[in-house]
Amino acid sequence: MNQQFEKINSLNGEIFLAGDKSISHRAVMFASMAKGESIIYNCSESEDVYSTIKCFKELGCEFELNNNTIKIIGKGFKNFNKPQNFLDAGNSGTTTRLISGILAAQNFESTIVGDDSLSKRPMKRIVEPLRLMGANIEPSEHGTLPLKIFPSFNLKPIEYTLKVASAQVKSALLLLALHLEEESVIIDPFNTRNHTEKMLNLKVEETSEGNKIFCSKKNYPKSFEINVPSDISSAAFFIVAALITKNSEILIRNISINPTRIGVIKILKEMGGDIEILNQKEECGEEVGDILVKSSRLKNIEIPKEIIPNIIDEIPILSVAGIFAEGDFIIKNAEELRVKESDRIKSLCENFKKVGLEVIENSDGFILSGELKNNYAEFDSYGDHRIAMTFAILSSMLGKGGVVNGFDCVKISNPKFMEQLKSLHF
Ligand SMILES: O=C(O)C1=C[C@@H](OP(=O)(O)O)[C@@H](O)[C@H](O)C1
Ligand SMILES: C=C(OP(=O)(O)O)C(=O)O
Repeated sequence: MNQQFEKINSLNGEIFLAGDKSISHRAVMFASMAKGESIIYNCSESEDVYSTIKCFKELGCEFELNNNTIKIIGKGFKNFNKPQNFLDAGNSGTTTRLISGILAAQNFESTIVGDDSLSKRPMKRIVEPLRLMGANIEPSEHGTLPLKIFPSFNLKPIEYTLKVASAQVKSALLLLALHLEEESVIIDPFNTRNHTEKMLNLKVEETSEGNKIFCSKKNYPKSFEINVPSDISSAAFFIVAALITKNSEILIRNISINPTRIGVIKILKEMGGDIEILNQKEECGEEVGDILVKSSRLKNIEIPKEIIPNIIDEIPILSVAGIFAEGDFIIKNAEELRVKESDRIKSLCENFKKVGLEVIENSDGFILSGELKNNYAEFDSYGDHRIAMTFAILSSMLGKGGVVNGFDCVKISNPKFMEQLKSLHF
């Protein structure tokens, strides 16, 4: 579907977004692993989280969905049903990598498949360390899906330092560690998102090598109720849109402001963004707050290497803030962007060329300079939800608007994006 956007002059009002996708994936997984009934309030409405739900249905868990409230009857320790079909993770890297750690501990064989995009994404990053724990796991000859997982009779704990800045790899290892009596220690030198650790109440020590995370069977989840805070990664599109349009003021309610996720706010504030976090509180172990954003004059800053894992999903929309800011927008040390739902460095560079910007593409990032020369453009989503929403916002800033081809992929993280955007301008 090709979506047309008209110029937006300003954004005003209040929005409430659905639950954070990363937290929702984990809530569905932990509720499915726990024995008995759990309830998730304000669950993400994303297609990705539905992929996780579909996998756990296939493993015998029961789900009752009522708007964004989900009641789950989980199966308990190593009690999943042997799947009768392939487990289809759809477009979701998080589903694939996290569920692999759980499946590696089961007494049955399973196969994970996914769509064309997911089938190209690298899986050796989980296969290699899971094998060090004794997992019997086989990717395709290209190190991708399908991923076949067989029972293993010699699983063992691990002490392992992450090689890739990936919360998905960290979580895959922790989820397998939950099935072992002896403690595993995973060291994360990159400070990647810590939802798995927080939600499972794992012991974490900050050391000079990184965060040392301890995990064993004693941390296996018990049934729970959780109110998922709203998604900061979805909020980022509206935050940037309000900053770069004149006379704008928006309030986004009850957003997750977990420190491992709010790098985007930190950077936008350093760029001169008028952003305030109000009503800060803790809910279900996660920090939440309302985000108030007003139009601002922005200037580009140097984006430090250490913050890249924290802003990895927000770099596409941050780059739109960057082209409306004084100076060049420069991203480095972000090669991970090449292995997301699309090669996000290439998708961004190709689309930015369409508005006449000067674009330098590097292996680990890109540089944007010059002026917006065109007042209308037709962009491509590359089947990637974050690229689609990024160029929806840029289209809305062009004098004559723009088009985003293949826009329906926004449902992967936020199916209500269009109505939320419309509700903020009239
Ligand atoms: O653990 C998670 O929920 C996620 C981790 C990140 O991926 P990586 O672990 O590949 O960096 C992020 O890009 C993804 O959207 C969600
Ligand atoms: C990279 C993303 O998700 P995943 O890795 O779960 O597909 C994302 O949502 O931007």
